[in-house]
Amino acid sequence: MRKKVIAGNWKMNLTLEEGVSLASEVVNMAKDELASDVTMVLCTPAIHMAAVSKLTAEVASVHVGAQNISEHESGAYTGDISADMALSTGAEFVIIGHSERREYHFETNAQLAARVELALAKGLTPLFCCGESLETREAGDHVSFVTKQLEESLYQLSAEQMEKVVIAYEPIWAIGTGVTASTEQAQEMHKSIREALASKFGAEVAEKISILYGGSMKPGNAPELLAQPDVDGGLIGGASLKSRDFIDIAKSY
Ligand SMILES: O=C(CO)COP(=O)(O)O
Repeated sequence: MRKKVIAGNWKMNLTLEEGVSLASEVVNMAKDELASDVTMVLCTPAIHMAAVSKLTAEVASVHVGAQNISEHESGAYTGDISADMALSTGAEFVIIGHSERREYHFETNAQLAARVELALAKGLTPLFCCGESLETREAGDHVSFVTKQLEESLYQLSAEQMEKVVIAYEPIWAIGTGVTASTEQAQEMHKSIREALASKFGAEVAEKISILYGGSMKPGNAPELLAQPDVDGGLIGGASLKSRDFIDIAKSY
């Protein structure tokens, strides 16, 4: 049985006070309403992680994640945060390779490969993001594009390491646009990702890996997306900033 993961990416939103207030609402609702087999992750801004971790410690199903880490262990990298720093706040997950970071910070697949390895070595679970632009999809190259992202950032891992990675497929054209991938588009890509992982790491490993969908997921469209055989959860931006919507998505399994 694959882990069901509903992760919220708060991006660069909310002051510390607002973040703590949202996290405490999510924790209280999760305690009352959430099935124990759903893993929720709050990927907060770095400065919120310690305070939010104190709240999530109250409930086994809610965890904290970072939105990025450096591929360096420590040193003169102004503005970056290390895996050890993230861990020291109580974070257990880390988003790696979000399309916004690839675009605005020019992160490369090779750099992301190093981050995934470091995260695993330190005991953080990577939420590895992949996904194509509208142009790539319209050219019909979406599957080969995403497969290349996986090849260049994950194929150096051992099967044992790979089993610990969570993948998030986020088509760039669906992020923050209100346009969601259709259930067929999502399932097609998730199945292709699983097949690629099976041919590299073996079917048994691929079957264990949770592949999340991200891109305008909301309570209204979550049930049909999450019902797809290869969609094992969601990475949610806008709707994760509203406790009711975020919990309702997690409840729609
Ligand atoms: O980028 C996303 C999550 O990482 C998705 O954002 P939206 O849910 O706002 O489209």
